[in-house]
Amino acid sequence: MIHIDAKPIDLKLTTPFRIARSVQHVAANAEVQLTYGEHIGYGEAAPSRYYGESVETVLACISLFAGNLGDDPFVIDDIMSRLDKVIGRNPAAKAAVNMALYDLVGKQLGWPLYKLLGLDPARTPYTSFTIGIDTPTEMAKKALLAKDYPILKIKVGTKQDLEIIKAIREVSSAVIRVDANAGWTPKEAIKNINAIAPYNIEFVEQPVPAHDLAGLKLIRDNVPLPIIADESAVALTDIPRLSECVDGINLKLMKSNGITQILKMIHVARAHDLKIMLGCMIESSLAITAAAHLTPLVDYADLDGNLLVDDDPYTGVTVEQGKLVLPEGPGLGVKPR
Ligand SMILES: C[C@H](N)C(=O)N[C@@H](CCC(=O)O)C(=O)O
Ligand SMILES: [Mg+2]
Repeated sequence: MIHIDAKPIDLKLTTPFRIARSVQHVAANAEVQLTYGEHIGYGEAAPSRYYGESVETVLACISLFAGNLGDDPFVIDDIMSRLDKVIGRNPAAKAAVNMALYDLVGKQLGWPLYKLLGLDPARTPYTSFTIGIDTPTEMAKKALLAKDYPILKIKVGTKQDLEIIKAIREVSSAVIRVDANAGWTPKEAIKNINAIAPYNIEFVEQPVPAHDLAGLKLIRDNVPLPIIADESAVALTDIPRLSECVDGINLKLMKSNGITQILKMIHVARAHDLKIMLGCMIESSLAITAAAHLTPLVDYADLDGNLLVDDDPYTGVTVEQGKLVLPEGPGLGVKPR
């Protein structure tokens, strides 16, 4: 039998992480351990209230999952279907179990996850480094401190968005991506995106609320920058609809049940000619490394949750001048620090 355990892990942020709808000081996550024979597979859940989860709901799900994992960790697709029958939604709880299964299988075989998936580790993209909402002056200071990262993701959705972008552009020549986290109306988005476009912005993420697909399409038709959906891109069935409205999607293990489902979403997105970003919540190097193994398949990465915390309990993927470097160890290749 596969035995499952879970415990809370609190990750303290180096600086409060403010986005258009919330501010976070600590990430209340959970670590999952799957024991099978002599091997232990590790996984992490980074639950978000926005997607209806908390560390308490994750731990409750893990109790429900015990007894439904069976005795063959290799049949990951079957196990995930069983978990979907035990309880709907709860994507971060399922993501933690899912990555722990891949860790376990990789350790059994002695292969790193990227190799199990048939991917070339040299093809990892560069990750962005994210600057949360603050005053324009403070955000520009943080951009200066992040000078080792060639790509910055700037959070907006404030009354001072143009000032923020001007202040950062004055001190940085990095590639700038902008994320409004659904903080604008379509009218505000069109005005703001046209105003910031001359400052050499690569693309804009989730300008309006998740459900507003008509708004996304209106924006895309009236601005010169590509639009990437994040909060709107959760389920496999979201992708065909979104392909009519946006240029790309930001996928996250924590929104979408983990690696098995994200692989399906990547292929469906490709079939719809969408650009693909792999993103994250505030996560330790455990979950960030799990996502990083998939990045040879995508166009953009925003895998910096572990770079925003003080007390990362794990080591795994590293970042060299912005480029993601995958660990060689079996499974996820993650170790306790
Ligand atoms: C941490 C990462 N770079 C990020 O910005 N993630 C999310 C925001 C996290 C959240 O929803 O609390 C994103 O919007 O891309
Ligand atoms: Mg986003």
